[in-house]
Amino acid sequence: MGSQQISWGIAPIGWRNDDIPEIGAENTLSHLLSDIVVAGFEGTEVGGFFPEPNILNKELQLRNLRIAGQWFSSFIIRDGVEEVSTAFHKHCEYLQAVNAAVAVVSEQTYSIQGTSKNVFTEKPYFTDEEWNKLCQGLNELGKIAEQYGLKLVFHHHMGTGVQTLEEIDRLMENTDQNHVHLLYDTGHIFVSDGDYNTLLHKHKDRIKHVHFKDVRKDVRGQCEKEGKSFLQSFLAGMFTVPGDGCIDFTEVYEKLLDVNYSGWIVIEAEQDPSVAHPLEYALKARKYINEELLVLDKENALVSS
Ligand SMILES: O=C1C[C@@H](O)[C@H](O)[C@@H](O)C1=O
Ligand SMILES: [Co+2]
Repeated sequence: MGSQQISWGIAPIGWRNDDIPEIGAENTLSHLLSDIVVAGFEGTEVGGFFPEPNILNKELQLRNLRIAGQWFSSFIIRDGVEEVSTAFHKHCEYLQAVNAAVAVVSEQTYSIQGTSKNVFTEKPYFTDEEWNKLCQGLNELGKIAEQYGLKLVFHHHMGTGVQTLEEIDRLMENTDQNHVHLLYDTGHIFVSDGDYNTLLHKHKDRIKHVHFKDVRKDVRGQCEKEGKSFLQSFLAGMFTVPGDGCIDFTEVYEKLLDVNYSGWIVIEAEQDPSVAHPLEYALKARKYINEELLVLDKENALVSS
C-alpha cells in the first residue's frame, strides 16, 4: 500500500505561532494559504488567528486545500473533564464545520511550554491520582470527538506531564484504544528522549496523526547547556523542516508505509519567520519529501509486486 492513503500538510506555525502571537503577525490568512499552494501541500491545521468556518471554507475551496485538525489545550487535571467538555464541544463543532479529521489534544495542567522555565529540567510530573483523572477524562473527550466525526489524537509535548516515552506508554496503556489515539511528533520525542524510532515502533497502531518536525542537534545541545525555555529554544532555531536537521525521515516514513499508515503527515517546524523565510522552508520541505520520501513508495510498490 502506498502514499495514496497519506495527505501531506504544513502547519501555520512557520508563518505565525500561537505560542508567541506577535511573531509573524504580518502574515495574513490569504498569504499563508497561498504559500501552502505554491509549496505543493494539500492542507494545513487551524491556527489561532483563523476566521469562522464560512470564511475559512471559502478561502480553502478557492485554493483546493483541506484542514487536518486543530490543537486543543485541555486542563482535565486542573478543571475536571466536565468543565473541559464544554469548551471541547465548541472546538469539535468548529472542526466539523471545516471538515477536519482530528482534534489534537494536549494536557496543559502544570505545563511550562509557554513559560520562561528551563524546558530541559523543569517539566512537571503527575501523581497516580492525576494520571487516573487524565486518562479517564481523555476517554470521555474521545467519545465527544467521535460525535463530530473526529478522532481525538493526543499530542505528547516538551514541558508537559506527557513528554517522555515512559509517560506516553503510560497514557496509551491507561486510555481506551477505541477512543484515544496518538499524534506522533518526531521533533518533540527526539528533543525529549534522543530517539524517535521506539515510540513509532511501540505505538504504531495507535498513531492517527503525524507531525514531521526536524531538530538541529547542535542547537538543541546549546539550548540545553544554556537552560533555555521551550519558546527560547525554538526561537534559537532548535526546530526546522524535514531534511534540514538530524532526523532520518526515510526510516520513519518507511515504517509508516509498512504499517499502512493512513491519515495526515503535517510538516510542523516552528522557527522565527523573520529569520527562517516561511515559503523558503516550506519549499525546502516539499523538495525533501518529493526527492527522498515519495521515491520510497515506488520502491515499496516494486518489492511487493
Ligand atoms: O503541535 C504543536 C502545536 C504548537 O502549538 C506547539 O507548541 C508545537 O510545538 C507543536 O508541536
Ligand atoms: Co506538533
